[in-house]
Amino acid sequence: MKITIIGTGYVGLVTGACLAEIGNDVFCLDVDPRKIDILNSGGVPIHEPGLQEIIARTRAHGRITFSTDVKASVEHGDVQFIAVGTPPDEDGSADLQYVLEAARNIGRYSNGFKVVVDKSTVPVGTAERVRAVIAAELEARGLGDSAAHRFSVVSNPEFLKEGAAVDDFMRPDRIVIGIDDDEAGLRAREKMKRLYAPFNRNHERTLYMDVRSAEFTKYAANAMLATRISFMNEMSNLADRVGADIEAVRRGIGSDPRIGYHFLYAGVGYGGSCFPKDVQALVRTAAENGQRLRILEAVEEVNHDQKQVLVEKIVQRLGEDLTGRTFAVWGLAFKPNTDDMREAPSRRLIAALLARGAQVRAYDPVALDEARRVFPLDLADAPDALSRLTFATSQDETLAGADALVIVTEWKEFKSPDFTHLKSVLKAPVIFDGRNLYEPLAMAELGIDYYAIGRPYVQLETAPDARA
Ligand SMILES: NC(=O)C1=CN([C@@H]2O[C@H](COP(=O)(O)OP(=O)(O)OC[C@H]3O[C@@H](n4cnc5c(N)ncnc54)[C@H](O)[C@@H]3O)[C@@H](O)[C@H]2O)C=CC1
Ligand SMILES: O=C(O)[C@H]1O[C@H](OP(=O)(O)OP(=O)(O)OC[C@H]2O[C@@H](n3ccc(=O)[nH]c3=O)[C@H](O)[C@@H]2O)[C@H](O)[C@@H](O)[C@@H]1O
Repeated sequence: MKITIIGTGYVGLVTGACLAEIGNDVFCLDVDPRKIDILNSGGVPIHEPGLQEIIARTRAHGRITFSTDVKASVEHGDVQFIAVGTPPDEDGSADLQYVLEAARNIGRYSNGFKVVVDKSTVPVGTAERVRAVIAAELEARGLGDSAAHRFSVVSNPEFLKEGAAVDDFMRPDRIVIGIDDDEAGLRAREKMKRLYAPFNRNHERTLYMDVRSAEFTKYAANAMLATRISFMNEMSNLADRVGADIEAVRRGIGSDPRIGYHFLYAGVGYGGSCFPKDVQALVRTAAENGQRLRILEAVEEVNHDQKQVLVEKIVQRLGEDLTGRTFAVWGLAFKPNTDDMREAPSRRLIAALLARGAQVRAYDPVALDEARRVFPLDLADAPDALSRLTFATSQDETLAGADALVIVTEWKEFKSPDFTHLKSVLKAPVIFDGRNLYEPLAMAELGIDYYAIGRPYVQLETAPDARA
C-alpha cells in the first residue's frame, strides 16, 4: 500500500519504518530539513532500539523515502498519517497548529481518495477540525464536490512506549480505530483493515469505534497510567514516614490481578513528552466542557512535587547549602533506552542541586547530546550554575571524589555496579537512588549509606557493645 507519514519524530518514524518493513511503500515527510538530511545520509535522528536496522533495510530495498517535499508527499500516499507534535499550549491545551497545517497541505495537494489518519494524540473533536480544514482547501480549488477527491478522517491513536517503540508497534496490545460510518468511512475502514492485518492476523486486536471515542481513549489510557504512578509515589512518601517498604507493598498489591504488577514503580515522578502534556490537556478539555477533573489535577500536583523528593533527601542529609559538594548523577533521559529528555526528572533535579551551589558530573548512556542541548536552554539565566555542570563519558568517570551518587534513570547498566570500587572512589559512600535499584539491607552490609524512594534507611549496628 502507498503510505505517507507526516512528521518523522518518535511516532512517525517508527510507524513509517514498521509499515515499510512489512512491505508497504512509505514516504516520510518532515518540515525539519536537518532530520531529513540525517535520514537520507543513512542516520537516524533519535535513539530507539531496533529502528536503525529496519530503516537501513527498508531504505536499501527502496520501500522508504525521506523528503521535505510537501506536494510529493500528499500525492504519494492513499493513506496519510498525521504524526506531528501536539505540544502543550500556554493554557495546557494541545497546540494543534502542526496538525492543522498538515491537514491544510493534504487539502491543497490532494490528487485522489485519501484516508487521513490522525496518529498524533489530539483532543476530542480534532478529526472534525481536520475534516473542515481539508474540505475548505478542496473547496478553494473548486474540488468541493469532486467524487475523485473524497476523503475520510480516521482516528488511530498510538500507544507505543519510547525505548520499546518498534516492539510495541509490531506487537500491539490493541489497535484503536475511530471511523465514520458513511460511505467514505467504509472505504477507509477496508484500507485500515488491510494495512493492519499483518500485525493482527485474526483482527482480534482491532477495536473499531466512533471517532470521538477513539480520540478520548488515548487520553484516558495515559491519564490512567499517570494516575497509577502518582498514586504509588504518594504511597511511597507515606511509606517513608511510617517505616514501610514500598517495594514490599508493590509486590503485595500487584499480586491481585485486578491491580497487576505493571506500572507500579515509585520513583522521581513521570516525565516524557506525553504523560505531563496529555494529563494537562485532558484537564483542559474538561474545563472547556464545564467539568473539573479533580483526580487528574491531583495526579499532576503529586508528580510536580515528586520531582523534588530526591533533592529533599539530599538536603536532609547534607544541608541546604551544597556549595563545594560534588554529585555524580547517573541517568538523564526520562526513562531508559531513549535519548528523550522532554520533561525528564533529571532536569529539575540537576537544576536544584546547581541552584544550591553544588557541582554536578552527569552521565547517560545515550542522552548526552540531548543533555548538552537542553541544559544551556534550561539554565540560560544562570550561567554560573551551568558552568558547574559537566558531562562524563562513562558512569565510572562521574564518581572520583564525589560526595554522593544520585541515580535518576534506571538504565540496565546501573543495576549491578562494582560497589567496592564505587566506595573506594567516592569521597563518602552515599547513594541517593530515585529508582529503587538496590536492596537497602545489602547496601548497609556493604557500608553504603543508601537513600531510596519509600524504602527504609537501614543502618547496621556494628559496634560490639551496641549488638549486645
Ligand atoms: N513519543 C511518544 O512516545 C508518543 C507520542 N505520541 C503522540 O504522537 C505525536 C508525535 O509525537 P512525537 O513523535 O514524540 O513528536 P516529535 O516532536 O518527535 O516529532 C514530530 C515531528 O513532526 C514534524 N512536523 C511538524 N509539523 C510538520 C508538518 N506540518 N509537516 C511535516 N512534519 C511536521 C516535526 O518537525 C517533528 O520532526 C504527539 O501528538 C504525541 O503526543 C503518541 C504515542 C507515543
Ligand atoms: O502517549 C505516549 O506518548 C505514550 O506515553 C507512555 O509512554 P512513554 O512516555 O514513552 O514511557 P513510559 O514507559 O510510560 O514512562 C513514562 C514515565 O513514567 C515513569 N514511570 C513509569 C512506570 C512506573 O511504574 N513508574 C514510573 O515512574 C517513567 O520513568 C517515565 O518517566 C505510555 O506508556 C504509552 O503507552 C503512550 O503511547
